[in-house]
Amino acid sequence: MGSIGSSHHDPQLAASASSNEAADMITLDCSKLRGSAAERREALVQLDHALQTYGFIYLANHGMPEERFFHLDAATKNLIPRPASDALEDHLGYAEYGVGHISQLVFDEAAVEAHRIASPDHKETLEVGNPADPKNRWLPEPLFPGFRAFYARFWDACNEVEAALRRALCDILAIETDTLCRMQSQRFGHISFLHYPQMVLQSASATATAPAGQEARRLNAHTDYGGLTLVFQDHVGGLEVHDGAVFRPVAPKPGTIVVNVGDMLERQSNGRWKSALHQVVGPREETLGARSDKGKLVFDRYSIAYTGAVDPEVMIETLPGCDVPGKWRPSMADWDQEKPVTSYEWLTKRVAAEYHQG
Ligand SMILES: O=C(O)CCC(=O)C(=O)O
Ligand SMILES: [Fe+2]
Repeated sequence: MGSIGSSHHDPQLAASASSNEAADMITLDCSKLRGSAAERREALVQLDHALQTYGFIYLANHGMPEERFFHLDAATKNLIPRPASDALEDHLGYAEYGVGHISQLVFDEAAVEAHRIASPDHKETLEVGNPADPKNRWLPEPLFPGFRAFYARFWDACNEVEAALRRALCDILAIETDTLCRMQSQRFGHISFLHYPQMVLQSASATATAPAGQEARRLNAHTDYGGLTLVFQDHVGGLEVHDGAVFRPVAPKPGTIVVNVGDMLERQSNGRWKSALHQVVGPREETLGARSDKGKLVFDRYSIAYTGAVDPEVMIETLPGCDVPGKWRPSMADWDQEKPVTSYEWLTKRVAAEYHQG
């Protein structure tokens, strides 16, 4: 099991090379969280261990329905225009290919722009928030029948899974079970529907000759901004987690959800749970085996990422039970221990870098 260490937020690591050997991530059987006291205890130990090491875990038997694949379509373009803005309030809606660019803790405008030019993301995204939020830019119902109803169900189901995990985290810390749920009472998170368009299959030799970190990425290396993220990926693969030295595939596992820790939870847990660097790369010949179709344009990839966020006005501070001096250390270079930020301030800072207009 990888242990990503205390300096995992060094922005230099975002340019690390990839290994073809999958990350040895734990799969948590969620039914154990609902099982006997002994089963729940065992599940809590697994969850704690996974989040302390990779900051990533697979969830099985999570109870979510399978009906979740909504495919973004080129037709979505221009149907729900969003302003060219880097304000947090404006990021809901459809971001076409080329709009929005992920980088890791790069906030200087010129540096963000240089990174965007050198290493663009290859994706289009639809972001939808709490279904009750009037700022959502909905797809036109006649063209995407059933989407809003599907979304409301899916949102609730994601919230339920995440709330069960938040309660489990509080039990691990031996603090009041609802502590983390109370901080997310406004359900301020969002869901991204991601489409990574077709791209040329990369071979080992092409990857080997590219300088470290320069292989084509669908989504650049980043940590997530919020609490917990739930990722639903299709069968194509390409998601990778950093293990402290290299990026390793988080291979698709049918029926599971990938869960990872974001910045706010790392900060709240005082570095106990890791907000791990991750990225999405194109399909590789070596990892595709028989499905390999070298040299051709292959494989769109679709994924959905739900991210829970702490209520906007809540300060992101160390939780009770995590203040053991010297035991863990949040390594986020940009957290200022003297001046804690609110959830809103942190999200604003990272979203502004993501939607910076060059
Ligand atoms: O597409 C994926 O598998 C991951 C997406 C992701 O990391 C994100 O949206 O933050
Ligand atoms: Fe992410």
